[in-house]
Amino acid sequence: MAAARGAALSRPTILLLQQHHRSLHQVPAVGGGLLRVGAGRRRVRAAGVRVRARYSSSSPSQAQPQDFPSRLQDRAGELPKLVEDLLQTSISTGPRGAFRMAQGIQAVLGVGGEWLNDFSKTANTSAGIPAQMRLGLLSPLYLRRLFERMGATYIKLGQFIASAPTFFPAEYVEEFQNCFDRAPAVPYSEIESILREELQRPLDSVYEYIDPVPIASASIAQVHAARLKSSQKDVVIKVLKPGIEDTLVADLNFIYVVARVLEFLNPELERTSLVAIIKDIKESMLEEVDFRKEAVNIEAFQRYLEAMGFDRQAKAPFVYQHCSTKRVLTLERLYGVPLTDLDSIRSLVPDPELTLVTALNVWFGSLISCESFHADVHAGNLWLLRDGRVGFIDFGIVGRISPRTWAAMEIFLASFATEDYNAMASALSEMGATGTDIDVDSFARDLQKIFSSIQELDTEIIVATARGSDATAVSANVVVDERQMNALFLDLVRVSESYGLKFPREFALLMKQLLYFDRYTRLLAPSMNMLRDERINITTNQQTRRMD
Ligand SMILES: Nc1ncnc2c1ncn2[C@@H]1O[C@H](COP(=O)(O)OP(=O)(O)OP(=O)(O)O)[C@@H](O)[C@H]1O
Repeated sequence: MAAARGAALSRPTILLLQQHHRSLHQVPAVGGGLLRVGAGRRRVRAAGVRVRARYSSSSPSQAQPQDFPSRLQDRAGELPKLVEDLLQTSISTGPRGAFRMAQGIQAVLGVGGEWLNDFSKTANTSAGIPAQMRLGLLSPLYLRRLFERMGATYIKLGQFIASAPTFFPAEYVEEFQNCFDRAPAVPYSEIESILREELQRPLDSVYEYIDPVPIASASIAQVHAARLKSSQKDVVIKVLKPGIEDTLVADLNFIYVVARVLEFLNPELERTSLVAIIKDIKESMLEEVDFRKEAVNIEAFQRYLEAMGFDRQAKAPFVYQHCSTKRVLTLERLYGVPLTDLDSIRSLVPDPELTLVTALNVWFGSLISCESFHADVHAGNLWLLRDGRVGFIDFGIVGRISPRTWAAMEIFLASFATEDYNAMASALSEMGATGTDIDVDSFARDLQKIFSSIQELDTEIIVATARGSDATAVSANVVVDERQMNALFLDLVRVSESYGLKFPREFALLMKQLLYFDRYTRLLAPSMNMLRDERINITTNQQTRRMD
């Protein structure tokens, strides 16, 4: 749960987002410097090119100035549709809407109080009001706090913002990294009631025992260790936290209504596709609270492992369907260590490098030969198992890759492998669909800077935090990992954006996984070049083996 669940954005949204980014207006360079990004309108400076991005798809000459009442009059015909839409939404929200509204008001008052307090402390100082407070509750810090108080949906939205540097201003992306922190555990008594309700049987007829202390607790689900009664097999039970679906429905409907009204009042916003994007996020988040989807993803991956003969080298947990539902997922318990725990890995296998080669081959193979690929390969989700196999867990986020993106990725990987940054810059600009005249040399220099900073990443941090078998150490590792990855990715996006390049979202998702693998390579096989090593197969000749 700690990572972006926006992965399932549909093609229309990706297209809309791309379209919405196409409205970049380049202005002459005013020199290099740091990036500045503001909400709604971005101004980016980097190495000789300054780009202004406006969220508008029409050319300035097309816009006819109109006063507010006349604009509304023009849209009077759309009013019945808006009313109907809002009514339907409020019916589907039901009484939980009023309850959430009360909770929302409480949260706004709470964070508003914090802001006022901080404001009064700083207002009288000589330094004046810090920039991060000037937007009130819309400032990144207070908005993040508000999201946390509002609970699961907003924490998820926060995680989405934190993982989508292509769409949101950098200050928000950075602040919302905090949304990846662990959530408080739900008392076991509540988890037990959900299990009873879902399985419709006495729990002791299904499980020999369930450990009341959770292995992990995140914003949406909680995981408990257990043993099956019938087979005496060790399992883990992933349980959706209580009230999560209601909260999601009420919150997402609320966000939709606000967007719909805003769009009606301000037709300019229509061009930003706000409503379409929110609709899409809503659908993908609602999918996430259906564990049957995760079960489908796991089973697709298992079929892929078998079909490709990878099942002796890698595995995903078996799904126990007889005790799995929409809100409960009972999985075979895997025993292993995260791929970043070098000491433990050395004690399990003689050659950690081979483990990495396997993980890479299995994952690269799944990009083109499986229905979907695992799109959250952080260290907490990629293990070396006691039997020497590589274990993949948590299939809540998966991606699907189009042939077009794969073609682009191949060009990119080839230049990445040879560290030919000029070729990479040209390839990216060619596939970036910008058509603007960019300075390929300086773009190449910026790309080189980013990739050197990836190499300088301190892998010691990962080892230190991942050492130790307790869950806290592993979670700390996951958080550090996630933050660093997003920070790096943000850099890449910043440079690319400053040259007017836009990555398709699936490409961005792939890149992020590659950055994870790059870190694992530095740790487990420092002398290996993962894109050049002949043991690793990332070429298109696998495309013919696609199974779907
Ligand atoms: N099959 C399994 N065997 C052993 N442990 C598991 C298994 N599935 C999950 N876990 C444990 O539960 C934790 C949380 O599970 P999972 O990753 O599926 O949920 P999550 O809440 O999405 O976690 P995260 O956000 O850290 O990815 C894992 O990091 C792992 O420690």
